[in-house]
Amino acid sequence: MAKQYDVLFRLLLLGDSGVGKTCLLCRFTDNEFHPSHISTIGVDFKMKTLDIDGIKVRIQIWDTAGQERYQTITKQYYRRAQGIFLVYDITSERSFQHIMKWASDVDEQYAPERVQKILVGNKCDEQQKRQVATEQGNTLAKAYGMDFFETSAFTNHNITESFTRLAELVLQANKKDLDLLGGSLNDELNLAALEEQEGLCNSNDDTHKSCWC
Ligand SMILES: Nc1nc2c(ncn2[C@@H]2O[C@H](COP(=O)(O)OP(=O)(O)OP(=O)(O)O)[C@@H](O)[C@H]2O)c(=O)[nH]1
Repeated sequence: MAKQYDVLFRLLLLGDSGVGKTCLLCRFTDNEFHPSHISTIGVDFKMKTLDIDGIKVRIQIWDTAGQERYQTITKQYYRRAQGIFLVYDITSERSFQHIMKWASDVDEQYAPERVQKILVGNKCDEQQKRQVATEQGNTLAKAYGMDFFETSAFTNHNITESFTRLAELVLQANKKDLDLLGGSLNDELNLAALEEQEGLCNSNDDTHKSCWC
């Protein structure tokens, strides 16, 4: 049977509770928007395959709980990610200030040196409630050397763009290894595949796998 993807890697969504991490993921994978806030418990993930420059990139996207009480669980996932979204809500100054905490948590957890990060200011459809100027987001992203996107899971603004950009960055960062192996998977990029095969996260649904490993 033809291989359904060339590389597989893991991205992680981090940020305060309520910034819209689950909604970003649901919009990207299923083109759905849920108006209610049902807090994620622990961690959850969904899969999607992208075509980047002719390479079939299968991404496993981990949605973490923003609530403090799940931090011990969610921190265990930081190290296994090749790409991280740091998400705040443009209508919440507090969630923006907390980005520094999320970023330093990632560094403390020894995320791989090659981990790629991008900054996302979500809910940009809510202009009348805006508390964080676009310029503030830009400045912070620059200070951290990250790309920056303002998104709306509600209107579908910049969703594909931000997910694709992070996938591209991860791909670029691992390109040398991929070239060396003639396009086959290296250990790090193959990690998620192994876990799937081993049934660490059980589900029959291809796009949505709920998991508390
Ligand atoms: N207007 C608007 N509302 C949004 C957007 N994204 C999410 N929301 C709303 O914000 C609330 C929280 O969204 P969630 O995706 O559940 O937030 P979360 O970051 O996953 O929260 P935790 O699981 O608790 O960490 C929900 O009521 C969503 O409908 C957006 O782009 N625009």
